[in-house]
Amino acid sequence: MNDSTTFVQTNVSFHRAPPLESLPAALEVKRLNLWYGDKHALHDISMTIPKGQVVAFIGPSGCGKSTLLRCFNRMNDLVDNCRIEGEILHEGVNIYDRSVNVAQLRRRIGMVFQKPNPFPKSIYENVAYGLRLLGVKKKSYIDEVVEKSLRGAALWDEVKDRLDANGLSLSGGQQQRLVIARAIALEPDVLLLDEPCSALDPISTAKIEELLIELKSKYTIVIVTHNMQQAARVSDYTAYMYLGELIEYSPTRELFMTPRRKETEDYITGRFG
Ligand SMILES: Nc1ncnc2c1ncn2[C@@H]1O[C@H](COP(=O)(O)OP(=O)(O)OP(=O)(O)O)[C@@H](O)[C@H]1O
Repeated sequence: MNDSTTFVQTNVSFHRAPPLESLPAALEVKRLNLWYGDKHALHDISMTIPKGQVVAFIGPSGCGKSTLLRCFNRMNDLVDNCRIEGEILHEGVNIYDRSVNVAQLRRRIGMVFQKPNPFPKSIYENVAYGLRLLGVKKKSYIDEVVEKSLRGAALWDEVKDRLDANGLSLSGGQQQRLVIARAIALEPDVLLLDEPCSALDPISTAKIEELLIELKSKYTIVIVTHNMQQAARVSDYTAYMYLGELIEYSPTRELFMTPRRKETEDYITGRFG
């Protein structure tokens, strides 16, 4: 038994996932390179994010996990000096095409950040926010979406009697679920999560992890995590990155139990990083 097997057997049981090539793609990354000024932060990344699955990005600090995640809904457009080459296809269209409407893209590919960021508005208005921006006025419809989204984010039972309370009055874990409700109110295709549990206690973390497993029946999920056990618990596929390169990308079970690359094995067994 090698160390990587020990990691697995003492901590988690994996779900079985079919080979990546056998699944339809939610996103296809083709020869993606990214520079921040002179710094070459992503090197020639090609990968497919399969539809309706959970994909985790792991790797040591600074390896480019968040940078790659942010490329998926063009959050890096907001960074000065950032230059991108290559393509990311969503529904057959390169999201970096000039014709793409970025606001619309971000509705289809929603994002949840490390620190919960509800707006300083009521719980109800936080979830209704995206619909209001779209010009939806019908109260009964908004009520329906708010309830459905809060249920979808496993928060409804905790807040249904105080929808008028400020979103910021919720606990950190509840705020993170509120932000997830806000994202799913727009029925995105893909949900990106950048270390969504790093500011949460273990109980809130467990709730979010359970929620992610439920949400994948409706959405494709990509999660950046520092926590390998979290990747092992929630994801179907895991990508290990190092110094801006995609070192290994496989079904999570394979990556943790029978890594193909020595670098991956060193990382998951704690001999590195
Ligand atoms: N706005 C920026 N300007 C310049 N360099 C940046 C910027 N954002 C990230 N970088 C650099 O790009 C590299 C990748 O950073 P990134 O945040 O994607 O890594 P990460 O794997 O998500 O790290 P962590 O786990 O610490 O969040 C790092 O060397 C980082 O310093």
